[in-house]
Amino acid sequence: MSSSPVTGPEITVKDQEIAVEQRRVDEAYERLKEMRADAQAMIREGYRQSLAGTKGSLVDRDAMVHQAALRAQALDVADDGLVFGRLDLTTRETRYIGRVGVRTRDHDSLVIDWRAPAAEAFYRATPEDPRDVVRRRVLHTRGHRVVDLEDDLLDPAAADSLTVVGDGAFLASLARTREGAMRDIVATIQREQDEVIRAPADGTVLVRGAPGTGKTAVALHRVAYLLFRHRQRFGSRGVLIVGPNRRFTAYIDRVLPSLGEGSAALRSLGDLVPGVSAAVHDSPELARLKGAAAMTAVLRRAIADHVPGGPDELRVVHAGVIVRLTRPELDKVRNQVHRRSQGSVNTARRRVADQLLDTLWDRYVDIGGTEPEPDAPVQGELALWEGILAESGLGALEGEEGPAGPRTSREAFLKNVREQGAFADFLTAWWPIRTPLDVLRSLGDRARLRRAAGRDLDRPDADLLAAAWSEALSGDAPTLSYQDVALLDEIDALLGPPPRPSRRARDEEDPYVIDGVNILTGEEIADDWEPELRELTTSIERLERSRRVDDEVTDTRPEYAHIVVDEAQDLSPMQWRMLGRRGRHATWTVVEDPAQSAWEDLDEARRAMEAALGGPTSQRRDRGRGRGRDRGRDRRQAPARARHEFELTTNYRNTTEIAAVSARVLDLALPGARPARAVRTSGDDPLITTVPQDGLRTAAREAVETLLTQVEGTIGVIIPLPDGTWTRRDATALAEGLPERVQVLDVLDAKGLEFDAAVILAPEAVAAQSPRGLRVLYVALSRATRRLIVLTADPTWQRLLSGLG
Ligand SMILES: Nc1ncnc2c1ncn2[C@@H]1O[C@H](COP(=O)(O)OP(=O)(O)OP(=O)(O)O)[C@@H](O)[C@H]1O
Repeated sequence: MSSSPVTGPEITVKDQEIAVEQRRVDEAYERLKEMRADAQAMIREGYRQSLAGTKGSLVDRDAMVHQAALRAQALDVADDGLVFGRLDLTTRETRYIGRVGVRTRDHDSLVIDWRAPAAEAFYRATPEDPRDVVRRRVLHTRGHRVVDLEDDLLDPAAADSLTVVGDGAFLASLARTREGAMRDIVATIQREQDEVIRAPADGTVLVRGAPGTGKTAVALHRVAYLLFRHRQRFGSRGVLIVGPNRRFTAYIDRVLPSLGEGSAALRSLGDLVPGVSAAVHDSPELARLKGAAAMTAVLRRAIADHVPGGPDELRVVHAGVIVRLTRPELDKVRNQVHRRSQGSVNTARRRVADQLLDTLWDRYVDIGGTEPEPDAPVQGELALWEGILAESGLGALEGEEGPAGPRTSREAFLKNVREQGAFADFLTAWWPIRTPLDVLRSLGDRARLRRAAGRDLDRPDADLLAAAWSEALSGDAPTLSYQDVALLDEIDALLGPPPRPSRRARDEEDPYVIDGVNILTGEEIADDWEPELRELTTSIERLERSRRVDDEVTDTRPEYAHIVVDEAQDLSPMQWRMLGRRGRHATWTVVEDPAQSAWEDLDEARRAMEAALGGPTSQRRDRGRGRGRDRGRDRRQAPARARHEFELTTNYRNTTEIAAVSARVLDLALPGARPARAVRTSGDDPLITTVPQDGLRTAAREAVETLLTQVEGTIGVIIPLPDGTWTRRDATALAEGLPERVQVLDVLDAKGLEFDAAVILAPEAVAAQSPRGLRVLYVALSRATRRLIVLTADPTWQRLLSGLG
């Protein structure tokens, strides 16, 4: 597209500058069009060749199509705001910065990719450290048209004839309306943020910052940077981004594609385990219990307990002798196997069978079932059995070697017992293939949970948990909480991978295969097992996968090359362990604000984080309660890595007026903590009103009506967590009939989100709901970009939030 030249007597210097930039932008778009056409042609060529090709060349074609598709995708995305910056250097060189690199057919640079080293000065240059930059210019475009410019003169002495225009467009960009989904900030990344984004790829990056300092934005831009600079290492699903809840991941999932990066996996803490999905928060009390590291030991014991509904007795017959193992003997066998199974309970069946057979044999010998002397009389318990059998009409005892009684070898005994249906039935019922959910569900039984609790849980705590699981997990549609998901993953790790199919078993008619599982070896025998097919993924599949930020369905727990954790201050120890299992060889970017933490024992969570990250202190410090016995994990602990720590200090979200209100709560929650510096003053003071308790809901509706006329973008109504006074129905009732841009959500769901305007209901209730209630309130008060209304039933809170109390 080309623009018409700006003419007429009212032309300003800025108009002229815009016209100059427009010509360059037009040139870049022309070339982008050609590049997109080239990428499409390459995809078509790849498909054509793969249709005609041999198997060997198929793989190459496949890779070619995949690469071309990624390229086409990035070029498509770059169409919106292709060029956004220009640098004029002391060398008189001019560089244009944009979303992707654009070169002429002769390989001259038209636009430099924002992630390339040559673009770094665009974000880092300051008047104190100009890095050879004389003028930095930000181009604001709408579609393909340049509509505004913003200049920074960094080296006035070298400016010569350079024109400088601008009117604070950066601050204007901060004040823009929020449309519901987060946007990228490539054009306005600030220096302290750029240092995080471009931090070395080899270590762990830990970023701290108050609400609105751009932690999430920076983490996502870092992913785009890593994928651009190290695609080999981090590409093809090597990056995992974890956010607190689904609402949050939906909110950020537009940013990566807008950066041209669609190949990272974006998951909430409720969606990390394949096949399960959680969307409810536990009460603070339950979250504390479920999230504690001590749960590892509890779950280990739960798995070692006898299975619910399993048989209490094993009976086999050999040579006419009934051999019986009762509960105490069976418990002993089970404990032995668990002690040796080292976290792969589901694959231990072979060992279980052997152990049972050994014990049966010992029992058989004990009861006199075998004697070295051929003529020795049958005695003791054996005689008793003979009597019982005779009474039951089962006839006299007759061994394989004749009527003289059991004179049989151990091998014959084992062979005979193995082949008995009763033994196989027992094995499948007594040591079934267990699923994480069925183990967790079993803990809804109070007695069972008390047994598993050991000294890691008090009795009232164990009973509270059992009641919660009994209610949430019984029935066909269990309701899982975010913390439950981490427990399921822990159990999954303890149970070990499901038995694997074996080629041998597939090819043979095996009498020990019951319901697709060889009950002796524990191997799963899948009817349709075809390895050749499994190893092939087509280019179309991979292309499809790369198009979406997150749609992978996998059967196994994937490991990633890089993991980004947002809102890390809220992760429980068990959640850190869940992430640690996905990143044993990963590098990490962790962003957090400890002041926003809803987690009570931050130290314990810190230790779990260090263990996951392989921090310098993890080996020494990770010895908390319930951890000493966690041998399996310690062996696999991540190696120590270089650590780069950063702090972000500017609040880009809130107006100074709104920031002042949240700062008052921060001062209560963490006296002395320093809030981030807000940079935008709007003149709109927050409205903080006292309303009678029973009028809060009506007042909230009225507040929303008012805000709908004041702001064009999103409005968040943030209510306390469900408890006796507040219920999920309140949220539904409040939202009824309101337009889509109004969202009603509880304080925990509001984490990480932002709205043009926010209504905070009952701050006094939020503050009182848990020991960390003040921090939760601090988070809620820092969500709005322009307008804030707080409705309280407590006049003390009205004064306090207004700065009068
Ligand atoms: N350099 C920047 N230029 C323009 N906007 C920015 C910049 N940095 C951050 N922002 C904007 O500021 C807002 C807050 O950013 P973000 O949500 O990443 O902050 P955060 O630190 O993660 O906040 P919280 O702790 O509350 O989750 C977003 O709208 C983001 O786009």
